[in-house]
Amino acid sequence: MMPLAGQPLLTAAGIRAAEDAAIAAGATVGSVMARAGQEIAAAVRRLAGANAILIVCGPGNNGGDGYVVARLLREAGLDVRIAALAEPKTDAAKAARAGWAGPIEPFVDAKPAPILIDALFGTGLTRGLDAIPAENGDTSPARHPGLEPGSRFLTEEAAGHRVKPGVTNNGAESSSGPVAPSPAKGGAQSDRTIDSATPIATKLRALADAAQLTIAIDLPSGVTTDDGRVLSAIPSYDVTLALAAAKPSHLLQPAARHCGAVRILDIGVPAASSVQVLARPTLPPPGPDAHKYSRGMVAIVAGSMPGAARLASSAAMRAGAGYVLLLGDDPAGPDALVHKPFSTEAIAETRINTLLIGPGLGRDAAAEARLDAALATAHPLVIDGDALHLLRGARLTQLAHRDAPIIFTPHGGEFDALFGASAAGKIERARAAAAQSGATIVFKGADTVIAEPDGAVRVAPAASPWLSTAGTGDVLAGAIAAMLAAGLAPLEAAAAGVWLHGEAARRCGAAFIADDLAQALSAARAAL
Ligand SMILES: NC(=O)C1=CN([C@@H]2O[C@H](COP(=O)(O)OP(=O)(O)OC[C@H]3O[C@@H](n4cnc5c(N)ncnc54)[C@H](O)[C@@H]3O)[C@@H](O)[C@H]2O)[C@@H](O)CC1
Ligand SMILES: Nc1ncnc2c1ncn2[C@@H]1O[C@H](COP(=O)(O)OP(=O)(O)O)[C@@H](O)[C@H]1O
Ligand SMILES: [K+]
Repeated sequence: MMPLAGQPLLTAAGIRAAEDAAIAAGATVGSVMARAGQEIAAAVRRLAGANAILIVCGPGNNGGDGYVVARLLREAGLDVRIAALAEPKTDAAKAARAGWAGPIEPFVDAKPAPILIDALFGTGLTRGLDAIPAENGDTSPARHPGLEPGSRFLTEEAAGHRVKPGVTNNGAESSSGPVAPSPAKGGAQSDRTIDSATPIATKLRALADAAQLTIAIDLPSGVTTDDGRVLSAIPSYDVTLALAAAKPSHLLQPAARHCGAVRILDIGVPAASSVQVLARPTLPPPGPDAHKYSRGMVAIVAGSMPGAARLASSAAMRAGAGYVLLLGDDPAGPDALVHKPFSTEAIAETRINTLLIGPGLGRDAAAEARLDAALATAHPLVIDGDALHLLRGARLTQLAHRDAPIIFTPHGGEFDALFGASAAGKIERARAAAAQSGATIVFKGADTVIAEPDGAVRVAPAASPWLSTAGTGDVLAGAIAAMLAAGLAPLEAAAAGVWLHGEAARRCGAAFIADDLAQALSAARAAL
């Protein structure tokens, strides 16, 4: 089981291409599924102990994985049951199903177990969980010879025949009414029913609520693979076992919050991508030849809200900048902070390695003048907050003519204002914005995405939600400016700044303020 840091992120198409390449190199879908099943079973045995297990299987290869895992765990002596949503459709899943000697319960009738394994859908999910195709509603034994007499799959139509309101959250029956016989466990009467208006996702939530440990194979069923969307009201899992590689939805919100701890399983399908999970940076400490200018000089342009620029200054110093210059009229801040009034001469100082503008800048005429002066310099730039709003239009197009690197650090609102709102995924949007502007984009949020104009992307794993407090973005901008001033390439500088910011937040615990976060950057930097 590999952790996520530094790993490639593959889309559904990317993982299919990787699997095709493995097949071209001699594997088969069946051999890959067999390996996946072994890796999943080994992981489940470590996680589940001796507890009884329910595996819910869908019609595709995700379900196929479930059948393989069930067989291996039962061979290992564990108490395993399977509940199927539909007959296997793929050859590999059919073969895996044929290898399972035990009974198969219809999903609708599945009774909970302490361990729930979700093998309903993975990268092949194309629509919400409750949009089950009508063909699955035909559950006659002739059409589904693998099923015991009386078996049926859950469809809205089928569920409707068994109308019963009142399925509680934990799946317990709360009313009486017509109940179809259960095919499982010797044809005993089903002791619970499902409301026609509360189909698959509700059943899945009930099974998850009743379990002590929930594990999703590859992805929680009901999330998209590529863009973090959640298509149905699904449960949140404790663990998600990603096959071959992590997928964007393991990190992008809102899907990421349903994944729990994500671990990658090596199933013999090599994966590579220019889209990767943020890695812990390598930042060597200063050497014997270091001096304040060699460590990087950051100049920060102050504006109408001086606290924000001070926070950014404090962060830049504590992230490791050798010299931080605050350009404005604010005399406050740490003693180590150098103050100068703003002027076009001061901003053009040649020893400045990176200029940060935006935190607390304001949006008035004075702010516009300061931004134009900053854009007229040849310095590498970090542009945040108010400056991003002022960039709209002609200023944005002019940026393409600058040689020095530029990093934008927009939150969602600033991103929409600059590049337009869109329903597309966050990676796609960040990449398009980087290509359009020529800048490195740090698209902030609980799922921060960093994109380069050449298409390289780093996606940060979930950071502390306690970061949702005023001024933490100013701290991030300061940290990134320090990294750029130290000479890191823009993508690496942005990635290192985001990593230090997340690590500082982790060290701060709960209910911290942005001042504490800036302070904690020293310890985060020292831990590298
Ligand atoms: N790519 C790889 O390298 C490997 C993939 N494997 C597994 O294969 C999975 C992908 O398999 P598939 O491509 O068969 O896809 P899935 O198993 O995710 O499901 C595909 C099937 O479900 C149907 N379907 C999609 N959305 C539905 C919905 N909302 N309601 C009802 N039916 C729906 C599709 O029409 C199709 O029949 C992966 O997630 C993984 O678990 C493993 O077997 C091992 C190797
Ligand atoms: N719920 C959250 N989970 C994780 N990180 C968050 C969350 N909310 C905000 N952040 C992070 O906190 C920072 C907030 O930045 P920003 O919105 O610019 O705030 P401000 O302008 O007040 O400084 C960003 O780095 C963002 O990624
Ligand atoms: K799944």
